[in-house]
Amino acid sequence: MILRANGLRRSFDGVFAVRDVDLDVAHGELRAVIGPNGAGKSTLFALIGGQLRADAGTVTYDGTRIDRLPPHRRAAAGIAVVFQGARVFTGMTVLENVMVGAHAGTRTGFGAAIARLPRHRREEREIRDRARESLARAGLEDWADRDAGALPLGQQRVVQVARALCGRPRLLLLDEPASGLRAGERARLADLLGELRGEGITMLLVEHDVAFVTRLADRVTVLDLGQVIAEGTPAQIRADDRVVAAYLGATA
Ligand SMILES: Nc1ncnc2c1ncn2[C@@H]1O[C@H](COP(=O)(O)OP(=O)(O)OP(=O)(O)O)[C@@H](O)[C@H]1O
Repeated sequence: MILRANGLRRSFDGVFAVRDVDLDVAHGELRAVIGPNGAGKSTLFALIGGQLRADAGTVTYDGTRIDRLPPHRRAAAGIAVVFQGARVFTGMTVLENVMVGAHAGTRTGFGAAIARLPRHRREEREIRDRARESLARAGLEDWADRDAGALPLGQQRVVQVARALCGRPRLLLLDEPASGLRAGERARLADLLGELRGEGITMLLVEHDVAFVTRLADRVTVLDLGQVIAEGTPAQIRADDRVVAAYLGATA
């Protein structure tokens, strides 16, 4: 297992957002976490990425406890994050946006690199090469020198994925990457995530849209009211009465 969450708990103002959640993700797996609004998906995501601390429970990555580490240490260990609704930096090129992601894995901060201090020049060149490589993986190499803010939303989302890849992660966390995208953009994003899985990157995909994930995921974990109510293959999940009830209940 590359990722193990055990007994994770987090409450806000005495109300559980995540309650005794166990989650095991195997190397190379694309795992989806779904659930109705308020199920605790984003909270679980942040407990794994390190943006939130758990009240109880552990998170183990590649055999090492990481639940006490701040986000940048988790990033340096190989965990990259694409946040919900994250925006590109406007006024920067696509390439520069992607370069930001490489600094998770280097000693030099982004500020020093863009200031072009002499001793950082070599590192900056390496980062530029890595950024070009991850742009190519994401199919955006022709867009490298454009203003990122001028791209359509679907492409901006792909830029975020390329930025996350630039740190050469082994585990990629994505929080609702398809939200707000049009059908064609969703399909392209799904293709990209499928390709990354083919390259062996483990992914944890938090998503509200069941159709988007069932086409992509190896396994699906379903949260409702902070707890895991089902886990299995997409086909098993679609046929699970508790899952159907949770979603219908949320609509009612
Ligand atoms: N920072 C916070 N402060 C207070 N309550 C919070 C906070 N973050 C989450 N919650 C609460 O915890 C519960 C779970 O929220 P969370 O955002 O994790 O759910 P979600 O499944 O991601 O929902 P959505 O699909 O709407 O994004 C909700 O009841 C929410 O109101």
